[in-house]
Amino acid sequence: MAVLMKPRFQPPFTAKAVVIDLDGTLIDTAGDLAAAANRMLQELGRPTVELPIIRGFIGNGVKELVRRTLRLTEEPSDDMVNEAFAIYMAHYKNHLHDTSRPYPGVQETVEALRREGRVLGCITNKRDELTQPLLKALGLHHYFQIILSGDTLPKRKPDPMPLLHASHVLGIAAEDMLLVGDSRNDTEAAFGAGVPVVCVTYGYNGDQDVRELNPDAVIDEFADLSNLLA
Ligand SMILES: O=C(O)COP(=O)(O)O
Ligand SMILES: [Mg+2]
Repeated sequence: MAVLMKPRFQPPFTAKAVVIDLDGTLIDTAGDLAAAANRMLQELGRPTVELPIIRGFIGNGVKELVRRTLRLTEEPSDDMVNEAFAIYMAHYKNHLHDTSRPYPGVQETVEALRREGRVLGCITNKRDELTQPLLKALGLHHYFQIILSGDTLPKRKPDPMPLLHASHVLGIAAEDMLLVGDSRNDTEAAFGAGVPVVCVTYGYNGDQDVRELNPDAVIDEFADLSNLLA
């Protein structure tokens, strides 16, 4: 039986545009996301949880993180999720960067990519009202020519729509782009859009080793990206 294989890409990548995931790839946000989750649980009179548990809930936006956190106690109704989400957001919006910081090497590397004339984008499932102030506060915002959040377009990762939209807006073919991410949402989006994808090993992909996602390359540190580019 013929097996359909996705077209494979290999380093060095052309990477005229480098589009980068936010949570778990650019910025280590787990501490602030977990603090807001615990604040919400306290207000709801529920037991708090350890950071590694919340880490495993990151990647599909804050609302899904809230739903997954509530499920630790019981399957929540939509009304319950909405109520908890409001509590979560009231806290998280004001504590976006208490402890969240860019991962080591991020600042230097994005600067170098810009100097090389590459176009940079940020594609995240985070809501735009969170993405924009967080990137600004940590001094990363101005590096990106395009920023697509989880609620910018009708569909988000793992759908290929944000990548295809970026390709269209930037006028750069999918195969000349590169996505850098930390999770299955990123690899699936890249496969669907025909964009080469590199995974970082330090991010949020639950207990799963990112190598099992079959990315085109894997890096242990963000700065290692430079070695993979043409
Ligand atoms: O879960 C989120 O809020 C977003 O996650 P992402 O930046 O890794 O897409
Ligand atoms: Mg991520």
